[in-house]
Amino acid sequence: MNRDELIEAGLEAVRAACKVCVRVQADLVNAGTLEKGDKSPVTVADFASQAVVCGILAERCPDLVVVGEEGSEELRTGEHRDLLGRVAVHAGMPAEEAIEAIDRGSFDPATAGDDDPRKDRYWALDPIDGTKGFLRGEQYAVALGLIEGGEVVGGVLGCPNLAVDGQDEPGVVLVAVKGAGAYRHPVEGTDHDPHHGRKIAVSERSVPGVLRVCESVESGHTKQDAAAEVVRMLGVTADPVRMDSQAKYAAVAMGVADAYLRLPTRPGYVERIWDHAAGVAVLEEAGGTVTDVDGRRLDFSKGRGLDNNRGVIATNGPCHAEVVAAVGRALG
Ligand SMILES: Nc1ncnc2c1ncn2[C@@H]1O[C@H](COP(=O)(O)O)[C@@H](OP(=O)(O)O)[C@H]1O
Ligand SMILES: [Mg+2]
Repeated sequence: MNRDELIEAGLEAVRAACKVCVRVQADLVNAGTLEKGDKSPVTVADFASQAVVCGILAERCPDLVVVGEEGSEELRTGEHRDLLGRVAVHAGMPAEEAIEAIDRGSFDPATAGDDDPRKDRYWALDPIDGTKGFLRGEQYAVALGLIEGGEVVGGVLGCPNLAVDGQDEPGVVLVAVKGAGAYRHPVEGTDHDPHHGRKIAVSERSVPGVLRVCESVESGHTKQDAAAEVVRMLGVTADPVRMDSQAKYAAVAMGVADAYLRLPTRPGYVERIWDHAAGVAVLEEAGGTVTDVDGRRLDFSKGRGLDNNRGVIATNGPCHAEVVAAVGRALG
């Protein structure tokens, strides 16, 4: 299959998973679960989303494996055993099938043998990125990246709660194939041709003082005090806008933000490929630039982690060098 066909399958899969997540999040808000502090809905949605994505991909492109965030062990024998029934219901498949689908996402390229052909091309999947945002009823994403020869060559980024100009209801799925631009599609819809959407592009802002910067809501995921210093150095008066998940990549890709800062909170934390692959695909094809805090390209060839990188800086492009320099000064 060529990349267009793969991303078409990916769009169908991510849309289906987004619908599952929207339903579970609505139940969660209605049931008052947020107040009760019950985290099981996100766990159910996470596993159901991975089952749905992997199930559709298994049918459409059986040769490709998935590097997914979840494995079925906890559902089969671990602490989430009691949730399997709900996962199956939301995924719309029998429990055994859900487990099989989820386990299609447990590939680890780093431990596969040198001559294992599955290493050449695979998906990276985060079935619900921004679990904390999902639980708060805020932003989250279903993120699917396509990796070939250790490089991101396409992606599908579903953001069911992201407000989009000109749309009455929130929600968008961004899609990119390397070299062919980035497009936005509605979450609903049956035309999965990646190029049939509306073309998106980053902003052209290059004057540092007017940059719109975004970062994680969670202070454990990014060094917020250092980011505040960065925006001060750039002459920006507004504080960074806080948003969960790869919706931040989407905001920069659609030109409603200019930079996304993810500054390491502690040495040794390795970013996971599924937290970035789809976002990088979409943002780069929308004209943006992504590096780590040292200005190096993200290296997706190391398996499940971005072992060769520290943090992430994603921008519209024109302001990238200045932002990287300011981050360098802020981090010391
Ligand atoms: N110390 C840390 N530094 C950076 N990212 C972290 C982190 N601990 C967890 N994360 C990742 O941050 C992701 C959420 O990012 P954000 O804060 O931008 O919404 C989580 O994904 P999940 O929500 O899929 O678990 C998780 O993988
Ligand atoms: Mg994640």
